Amino acid sequence: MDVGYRVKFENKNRESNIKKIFGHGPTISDQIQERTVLNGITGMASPGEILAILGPSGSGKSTLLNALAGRTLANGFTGTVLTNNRKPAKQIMKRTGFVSQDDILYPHLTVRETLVFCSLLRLPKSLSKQEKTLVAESAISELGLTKCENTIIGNGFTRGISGGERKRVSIAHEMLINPSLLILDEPTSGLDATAAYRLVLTLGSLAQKGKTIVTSMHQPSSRVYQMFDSVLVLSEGACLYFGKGSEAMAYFESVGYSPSFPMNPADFLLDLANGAYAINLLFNLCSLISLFSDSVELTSHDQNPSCLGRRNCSVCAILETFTCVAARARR
Ligand SMILES: Nc1ncnc2c1ncn2[C@@H]1O[C@H](COP(=O)(O)OP(=O)(O)OP(=O)(O)O)[C@@H](O)[C@H]1O
Repeated sequence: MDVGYRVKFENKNRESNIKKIFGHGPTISDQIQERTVLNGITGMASPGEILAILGPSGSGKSTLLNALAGRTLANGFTGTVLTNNRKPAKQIMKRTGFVSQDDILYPHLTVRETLVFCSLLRLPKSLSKQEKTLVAESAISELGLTKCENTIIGNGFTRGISGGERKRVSIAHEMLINPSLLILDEPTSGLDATAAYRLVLTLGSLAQKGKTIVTSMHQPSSRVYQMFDSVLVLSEGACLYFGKGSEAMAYFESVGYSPSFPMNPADFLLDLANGAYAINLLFNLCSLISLFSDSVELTSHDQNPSCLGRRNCSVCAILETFTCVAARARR
């Protein structure tokens, strides 16, 4: 609820640093700048659902996910993260899995060795070695890794499992602790459309087992998009839309934004978040003005006594268009 994040950072400007050396530049306090990374974000994710956080690069997706997971100790966060029984989320942090953008895995271990090793480290001491191995094995089959369980992870120098399988290993690694909330930061980045779809299908099956899935995504395809239960669109740290994924297009159409041809809703939402449609709207407004400007003289309000202000003359038509566009822009 109302999650905000402001950071103070030093403006490391080369020119001002040189000036500082010669004693003519701004003081250090002058160079401290403040920036709002997240501004009043409110949303909700429920068990059995996938909540997707969409937005352009730098819109604050990772920052929001880190705030939800309680992974950042930095000052500057405001707002509250509550569980479904309205308890502060700190109480369930132990049951939260976080899959970061950059997975860190041992390149020389096989998939099975990685997960068994991690289960020995991460699972409670009360479990026997055999029980921990069983948990690792069930994570392997749950994430569809059986085929490659004896292949090494690999890295840039040694060929190993594929990019999609790597992501699955990272998710399986988090599934070991049986999280109730699974947070993923761009799990499909670097994957082709089919591999991304398969991964989101797997996330869907985890959601069906009662997990709450919150994931950020850069550019989901339309068939991936239709698997999201709810969507939160971020634009420069502010929430542009939060609601059902299936209702986003209807909502934006109702406020005057709709694509000129059928397109992937995710692409359309990203264009909106990037401000492309605001520019289009402005462009259309300018075209309208230029279209009407010639005829204003010909049928002005005064010369058209029958006009009752209902677009019967071009002055009223322009005014009405302006009022309508302004109202849409305000909304
Ligand atoms: N501690 C910080 N100091 C300065 N700037 C920050 C800090 N944390 C985040 N930012 C800025 O906030 C913005 C949002 O960052 P964030 O990583 O959340 O974006 P993102 O939407 O996840 O981007 P991407 O899709 O590229 O990963 C960025 O412009 C980043 O530079």
